[in-house]
Amino acid sequence: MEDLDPGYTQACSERTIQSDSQGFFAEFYNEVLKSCSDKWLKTHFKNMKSDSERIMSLFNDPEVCGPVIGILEHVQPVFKEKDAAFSSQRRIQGEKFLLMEDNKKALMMLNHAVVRAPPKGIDKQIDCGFSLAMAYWIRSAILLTEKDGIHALQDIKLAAKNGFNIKENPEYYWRMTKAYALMGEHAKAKISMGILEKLLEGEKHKIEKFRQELSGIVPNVKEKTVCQAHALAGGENPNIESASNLLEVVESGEKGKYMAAKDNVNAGDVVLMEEPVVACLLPKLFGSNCLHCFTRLEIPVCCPSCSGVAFCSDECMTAAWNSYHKYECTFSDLLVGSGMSILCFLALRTFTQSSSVDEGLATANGLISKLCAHKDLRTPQDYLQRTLMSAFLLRCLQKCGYFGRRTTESADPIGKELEVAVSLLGLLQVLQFNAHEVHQIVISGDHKFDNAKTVYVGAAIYKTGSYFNHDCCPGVARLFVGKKLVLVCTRPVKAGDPVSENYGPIVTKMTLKERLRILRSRYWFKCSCDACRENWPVLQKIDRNVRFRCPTPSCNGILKFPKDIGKDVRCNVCRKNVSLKESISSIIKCEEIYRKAGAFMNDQKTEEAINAFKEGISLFYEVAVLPHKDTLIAQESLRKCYSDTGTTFRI
Ligand SMILES: C[S@@+](CC[C@H](N)C(=O)[O-])C[C@H]1O[C@@H](n2cnc3c(N)ncnc32)[C@H](O)[C@@H]1O
Repeated sequence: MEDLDPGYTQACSERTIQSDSQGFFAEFYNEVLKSCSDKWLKTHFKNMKSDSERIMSLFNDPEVCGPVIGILEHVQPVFKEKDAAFSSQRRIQGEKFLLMEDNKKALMMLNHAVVRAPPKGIDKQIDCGFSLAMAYWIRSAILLTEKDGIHALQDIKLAAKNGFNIKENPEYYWRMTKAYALMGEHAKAKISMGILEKLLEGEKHKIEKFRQELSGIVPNVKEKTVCQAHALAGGENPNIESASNLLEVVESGEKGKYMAAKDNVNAGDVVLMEEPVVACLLPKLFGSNCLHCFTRLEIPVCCPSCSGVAFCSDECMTAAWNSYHKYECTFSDLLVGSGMSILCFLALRTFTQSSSVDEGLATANGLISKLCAHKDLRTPQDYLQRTLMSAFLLRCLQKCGYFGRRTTESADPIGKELEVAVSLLGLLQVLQFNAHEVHQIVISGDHKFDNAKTVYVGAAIYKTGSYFNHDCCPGVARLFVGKKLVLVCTRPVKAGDPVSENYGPIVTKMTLKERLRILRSRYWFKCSCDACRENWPVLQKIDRNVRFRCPTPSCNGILKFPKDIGKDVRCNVCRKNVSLKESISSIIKCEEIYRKAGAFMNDQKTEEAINAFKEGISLFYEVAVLPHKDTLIAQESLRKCYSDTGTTFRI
């Protein structure tokens, strides 16, 4: 397979290791590259047979071990630490804004105060060690004035959890009462009010005042965007986790393993619903999205140890802390500063999120054994870079206590550490071709389709999702419900045909040459989908002529639009004279249905639009074949409609 642009291929590959060229990993790599001879790299290192040999060479081979060990020994925690003085100052500023009734600014200040505050008792010089509890407590007051009961309640509870004294504290129960009342949880509001009244026993005047205020609270229940329920077409496949029973995995020498239709699949069929094995938020979103569930942050909950990340809830914080974040926390700025790609974060997370080293190894090796890595096509430079990154990640794991107390401070792998380094190297190879970008739909205007933007928030690896090959004219739409990947067919697929995703290069927007170059350089294969083999034009250049299927049953003939609609045409495959009248009237009908579907989209009626597009597209495929401009537009519109059934945010 000819590489159309080796320089670009190398650049693409390097970016899957180091995405930020400013990061220090580039220097590390260059330093090691300088220390070894060209001959060593291109003969000795190139001929190494296993990843284990490659890893060990970094620690033992005199050509490289000096700079490798020298640099790895400097690995130490770098992270945004807590700052009680800063937190306290922001809280006081926030209180001032609250008094001035500028809740927006007050909330902004308190969000800073929460994220920067150390946990109870860490800095007793400031706020007597209660900066965090105080920040949550003041923020709950702002949230109550903003009528946000849900977040206010969370803050009240977090204030208590972080040391705020609630015993015999009427204000605590009064805030709980108000928060529940705002949430429309009247029974719970009544219980809190009951406790408050008990605490205020005898103070009739006060109780009466609270009762009056409570009776004036109108519940403010925000309508939550609920993602539509998706269900696998034909039920779950007993042999392929998370996939529809209509699919099967097939294998061919040239295409590897891929998903194909076991039975006919229809437009609208959900073929995959899968939670990721590992998922990571993009580092640039650490301050704006929840580290754990990727949701956009409104009211951040802080990490107990660093100020570099935030969470949407106490549940997400606890889940992250109890698995991966306790290891990654104090190294997060070092990892980001290295410039390493999101794929490297995924490789590291595969281990940090697992409950034991053995579990991490089992997960990693399970992925490595099933997914393609294109080992034979790798250059020694590529291997060296990945091997160095694995050694760096291993060093971070050693230093963050992932292996427990080590008997040595040295960077050389001991015990299970070598196995982990080898698996990290394996992961860095398979992730290059198998990871998915995770996105959300952000709507920044009144119209949910016209004002929708796809925003990439992270990356993830899906066990079954990795088996979908690429097609320049894809048969499925990809959407995310949180981190769950959902694939829905946007056209019918006949039993035996591949059910494919699109890796980026799409026939409607890119020429054949551009697509082939990108696919070869990023995914290391030569595409031979219908659009590539037949060299379809880009959308703007497609003429209006329809290519029909021969109406003779079981004939695969393709017929051009007849010059005279009234006359029969001859099919070169079945050699019969056939009439295309019915096919033409189907296409006219189909175009009418597309127009109706488009009108539903204009009116923001997602479900009606989906049903109409499904009907039109199915009708088209009964009588004709692509490329057809209106059908390609319809498929793209159907994809947009399905995106609207996943995670969307209005801003
Ligand atoms: C996500 S994996 C898909 C599963 C893969 N076929 C396997 O055997 O594991 C991506 C890799 O599959 C191969 N691939 C994907 N689409 C292809 C296609 N249309 N033709 C040939 N190979 C393809 C390429 O090698 C690519 O790097």
